[in-house]
Amino acid sequence: MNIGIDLGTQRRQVIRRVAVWRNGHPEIIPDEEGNRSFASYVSFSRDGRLVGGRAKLQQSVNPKNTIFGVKRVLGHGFRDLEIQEDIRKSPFSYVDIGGVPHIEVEVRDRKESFAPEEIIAVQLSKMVRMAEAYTGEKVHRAVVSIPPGFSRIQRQAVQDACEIAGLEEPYLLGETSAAVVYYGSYSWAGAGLGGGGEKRMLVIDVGAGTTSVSAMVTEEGVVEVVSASSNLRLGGSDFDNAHQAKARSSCERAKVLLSSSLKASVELDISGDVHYIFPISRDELNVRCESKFEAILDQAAQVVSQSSTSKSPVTKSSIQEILLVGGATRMTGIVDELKAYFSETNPSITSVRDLDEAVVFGCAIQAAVLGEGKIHGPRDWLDTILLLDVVPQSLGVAVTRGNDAGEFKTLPSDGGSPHERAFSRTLPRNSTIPTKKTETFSCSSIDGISESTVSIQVYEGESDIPTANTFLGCFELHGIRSLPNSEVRRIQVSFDIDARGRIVVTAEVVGGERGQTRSMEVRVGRMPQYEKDRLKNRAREWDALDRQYEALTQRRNNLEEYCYSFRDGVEGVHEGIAQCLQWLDDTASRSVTNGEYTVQEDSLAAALQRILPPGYIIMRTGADQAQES
Ligand SMILES: Nc1ncnc2c1ncn2[C@@H]1O[C@H](COP(=O)(O)OP(=O)(O)OP(=O)(O)O)[C@@H](O)[C@H]1O
Repeated sequence: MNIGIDLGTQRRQVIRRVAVWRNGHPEIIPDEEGNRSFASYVSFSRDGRLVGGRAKLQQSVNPKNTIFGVKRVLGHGFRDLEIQEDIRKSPFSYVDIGGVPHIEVEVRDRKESFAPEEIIAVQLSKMVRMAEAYTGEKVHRAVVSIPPGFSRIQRQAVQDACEIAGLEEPYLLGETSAAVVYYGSYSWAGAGLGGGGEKRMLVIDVGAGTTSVSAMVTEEGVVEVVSASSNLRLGGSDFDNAHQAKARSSCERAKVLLSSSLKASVELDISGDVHYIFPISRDELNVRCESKFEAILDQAAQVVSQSSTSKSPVTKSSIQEILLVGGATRMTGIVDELKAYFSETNPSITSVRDLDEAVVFGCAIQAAVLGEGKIHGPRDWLDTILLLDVVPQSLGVAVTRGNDAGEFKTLPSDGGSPHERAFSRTLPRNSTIPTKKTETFSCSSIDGISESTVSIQVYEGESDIPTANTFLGCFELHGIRSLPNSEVRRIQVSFDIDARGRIVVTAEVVGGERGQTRSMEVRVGRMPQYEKDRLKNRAREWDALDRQYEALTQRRNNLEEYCYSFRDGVEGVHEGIAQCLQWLDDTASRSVTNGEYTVQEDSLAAALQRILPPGYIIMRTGADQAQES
């Protein structure tokens, strides 16, 4: 079975969703409490680890060891400016291990550090377990959503996290593409995606912490992303902040209410005694959030302008439809701003069905398309979907600044100063993949020398200065001989990217002899295999501990619930119940074994038996759920 996973956002509201294609439609897989999404929290304590909603409940009592929001630092270096604020404000500690931010927590009375990929892997494994428990089938593969503007390193980090979680060959799908797949599944079913002819669309996804915009062309089942960008620092929670920083959850409630009514109030509880209520209207909220709405429009305008270099540009006037995705697009102010901005051409503005779940549904559909085994339900129209993605950031090589040989830029020799280098974009951002692009360079450093070496230094990014971009790898071509008559040697460099985003860079001496071609697969940011294997083993050990710890926690919760239900409902049982509740209180901050729970349950049962009428069944609170550690 293949599943779809929405990794959700990076802020406090962080949620994950998982879905599967069953009986002809995508279906959400609920967590053990029946919730359709779960908090992406992982909490460590002296006894073990909790994941999801139960972990989030630990945050107020165990903030230093309760982790959330790591997707934000995924693929970043410890010193990257973008994540400094996240590191500084985080209630748990980040440490620098080999230049990569790791999370440090206290587990079983000692400090342990975890790579961000490992924390994401914990959540992925939980989703796999949920899916397997729900369907009774084994999960083979997952389609995982990512912001479409994720860089190569960030994509690789998600891929590594999947591998640590035991998910081989994950398929990463842009959130906006996933939403369009879901949109197509009900709006064009039968006729295939874009059955009504070619359509130019803008897809705007405003989630809790990320805003992604993609310009797309769809036709006959083909969904072609023309250009895309993601802002990982703009989303629904910024509207809550713009409105009032101190009462974020109350502000969020008021914001949600104002999407359907004109007035609401924000409640602020200062100290328990001092309680303020601020009335707020929809218009006021929209005014406070105006700069954020403008930022969304700017991002949309940028995506449209970047599409001009594509084969099928999506211009402002050619957009026929704007598809809204993500919970925060329910804010009426966003729609009003879009209507005003596009007033000349008036494209239709549609909200995708199931705004919050459209992305995971799209992933589940794509997972079914990729599935080769048993597919539940009809899939004729599924087979027509073809997704064409783009290169998220420009790819190219370093060249020697101011040393162009005629029409060609010059590749650097192995020596020379990096300051003299410029960045040559062979594959500009938003080139459709799969693709292969070749550029020819000169190699003038061989002048006067019989043999020379050139260095192919591969970068990703938008700066003209190579070192301001991300270094993806480097290789050399040796033994390049000079030609007679001082003719300049030429070297062709090709970038070959397959549909999954795998990049192979090849350099070849034009007319050169054997051995004068070399290739390199870009493996930037990829964790070394030995490290992945180590983390996979550690994940397996933790999985076993998690189950044990979850079962013990469940046993404590059941016992507590049982005591309260009796205390509130039956006369005369106070003593036994009070004794048990006292024991739960006394043991709250220490490890308790299954044996101790059994002793406690037995003494509670004995106490109740003395009071309750004969035949009254004393419930056990889950003794068989936990295995003795
Ligand atoms: N009726 C509503 N009006 C305004 N905002 C809403 C409404 N309902 C939900 N939201 C906001 O939508 C956001 C959550 O949206 P969604 O579930 O799409 O995000 P996500 O997928 O977790 O995040 P991201 O896409 O950033 O990864 C929250 O900020 C929430 O407050």
